[in-house]
Amino acid sequence: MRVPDTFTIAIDGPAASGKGTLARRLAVHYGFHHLDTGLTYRAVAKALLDRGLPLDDEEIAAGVARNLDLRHLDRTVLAAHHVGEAASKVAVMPAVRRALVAAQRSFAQTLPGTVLDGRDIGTVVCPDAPVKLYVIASPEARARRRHAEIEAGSGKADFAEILADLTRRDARDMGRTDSPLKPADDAHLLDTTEMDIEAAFLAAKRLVDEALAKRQA
Ligand SMILES: Nc1ncnc2c1ncn2[C@@H]1O[C@H](COP(=O)(O)OP(=O)(O)O)[C@@H](O)[C@H]1O
Ligand SMILES: Nc1ccn([C@@H]2O[C@H](COP(=O)(O)OP(=O)(O)O)[C@@H](O)[C@H]2O)c(=O)n1
Repeated sequence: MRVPDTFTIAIDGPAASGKGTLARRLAVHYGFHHLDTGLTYRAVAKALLDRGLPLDDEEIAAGVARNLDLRHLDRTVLAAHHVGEAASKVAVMPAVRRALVAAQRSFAQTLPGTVLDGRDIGTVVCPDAPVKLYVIASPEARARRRHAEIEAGSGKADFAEILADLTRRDARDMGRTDSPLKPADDAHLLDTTEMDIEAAFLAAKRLVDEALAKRQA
């Protein structure tokens, strides 16, 4: 069922650009529901890894994707660096994407206010979203952020390895045939390389406020 007055904020961008942080802040600020769609791909990858199943069998992976419950996505368990890497491998498979996109769309279409972040929200999942943000930052800034995040949590991390992993994942996400990572034609570009979290939030809020005002006019 589609709620007549739905409003979706679509946020896309590469790994560690700050889209999740931004999405959570915006959701709290506007009282919207948030879906981190990266967690859905991570959950499929983790289920396969945990069961010792291959990451490149489309039928098996799609079966897992079709049975995924969006209400039970545990960010702490799914955040591990190697799960992100595995997620980008299952994310190239069209049958997996079809199953997950259907669930993500239904989230956006049945709740009045939503924020979704991922790689294809503005282009595929919610192409009619009234406001789309494409968040980027230099690879070095993103690797620094991920490195700091890992060191603050579980322990040691190698900066050069993280930078190499992010670069490889960018290439896989941008180079795949189905729903590659790219800005929607009507997306606002937000480069957070020189912005702290607060500055990025304020820049995004200004764009969302403009879209809300347009909707109400
Ligand atoms: N503008 C920013 N400046 C500095 N650090 C940031 C900024 N935005 C996010 N971070 C930090 O960078 C890390 C990755 O951010 P996250 O929102 O998880 O990125 P993404 O969802 O794009 O992978 C987190 O530790 C977060 O606190
Ligand atoms: N909408 C989405 C979200 C994630 N993904 C895939 O899932 C992987 C993990 O996404 P994520 O958003 O959790 O990754 P981070 O940016 O948090 O590192 C990405 O590298 C993509 O391959 C996707 O293909 N489409």
